[in-house]
Amino acid sequence: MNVAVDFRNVDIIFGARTREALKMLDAGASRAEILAKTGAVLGCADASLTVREGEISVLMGLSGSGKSTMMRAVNGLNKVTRGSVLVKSGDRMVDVVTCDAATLRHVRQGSVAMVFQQFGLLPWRTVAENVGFGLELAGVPEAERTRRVAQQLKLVGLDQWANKYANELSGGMQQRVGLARAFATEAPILLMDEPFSALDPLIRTKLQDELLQLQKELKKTIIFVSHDLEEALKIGNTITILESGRIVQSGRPEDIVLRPADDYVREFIANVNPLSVLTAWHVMCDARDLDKTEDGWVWLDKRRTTRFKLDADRQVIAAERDGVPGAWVHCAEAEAPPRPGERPCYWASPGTSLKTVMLAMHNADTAPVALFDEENRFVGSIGVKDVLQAVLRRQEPA
Ligand SMILES: Nc1ncnc2c1ncn2[C@@H]1O[C@H](COP(=O)(O)OP(=O)(O)OP(=O)(O)O)[C@@H](O)[C@H]1O
Repeated sequence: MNVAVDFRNVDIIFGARTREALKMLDAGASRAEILAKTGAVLGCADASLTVREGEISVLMGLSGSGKSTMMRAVNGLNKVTRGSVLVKSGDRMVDVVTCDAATLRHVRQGSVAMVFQQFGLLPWRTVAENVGFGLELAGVPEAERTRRVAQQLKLVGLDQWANKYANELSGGMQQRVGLARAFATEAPILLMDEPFSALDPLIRTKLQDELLQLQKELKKTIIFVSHDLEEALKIGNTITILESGRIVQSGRPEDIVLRPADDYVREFIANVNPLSVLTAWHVMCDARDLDKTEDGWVWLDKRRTTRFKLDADRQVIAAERDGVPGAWVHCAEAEAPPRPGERPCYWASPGTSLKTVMLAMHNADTAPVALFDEENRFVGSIGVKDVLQAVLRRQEPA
């Protein structure tokens, strides 16, 4: 996938004495020390992050950790003190830190749109006029504007509200207008600064779902600021966690949940339900690490209840459970009790949710679950211990 935004060693310092502050930063001073000595606030320190086209990249952290500061560097709303921020504009990468004003304007008008927490709508304008506002500023002719506005309002389900005033709408609807306004610019990169946090939880969940649905079609590159890990895990393809202006961890949602980098991240994930993030793939024991016998059998579990014989292409040619031929049952169908005398062998695909795997284990006297890829090749096995380790986030002692 191509790169849409590339932050390279970005430092952002607010205040007058930036040179002195940078010197202190390089000497390892903390944000508090820099503030005390120079009066300058360290917004972002040595941040490097690559955001790929079409992904939702979430910036997470406590209040004041620097999420908005980092995001606002993408469209030049925050001045970068040192480092570069490369943004894809047309078919080239523009460094918005060093480019001239005309180029930055071009990036803002054509490549990057923003959605704000407080919607940022103009109350004296109608919904349609709000959605078309950015286009108007960019000098898009009226007929073209009308067409694009109508299309975007339909997309967010507000076509019947086009002529109402923005303040006649509920919070959730106003944020849909905010989304439509950003989409209408047709900018491929969207910056979303806690767009749903002013909304009540039900509306918030609904808009998250709608955004994910829209994203399937629109395939924008989205940088999304949130302080809510559940939200980040739900919508992010990648999550970057910031603390006091520094990136402490960046990775896929499951990396964050399974391998938190430090206590700060651990605290964030403490109350997250791992079942909402993990799949069979994340907890399996790789087929290559399973016990094998000399006559070509592979044991799926330490208790040795289930074993497979594989051909050279890792296809199963024989399966036994408790010493008798096993009957294949997909995890999702494990609710039905086995027929008398039948010994089921449970199986799943890498993307099967951990919850489904656990339900199967529960219904199956904790038998192991076998994982197969799309070509029916055996890739690994999940035992009860693997599930418990993942859920409790404990590693087996070495
Ligand atoms: N324009 C500014 N001038 C001075 N300091 C600023 C400015 N913008 C941000 N800061 C400071 O930079 C630090 C990071 O702020 P930022 O708004 O990026 O945090 P955040 O993680 O987005 O927090 P929140 O979740 O509260 O919005 C804070 O200490 C803040 O006070």
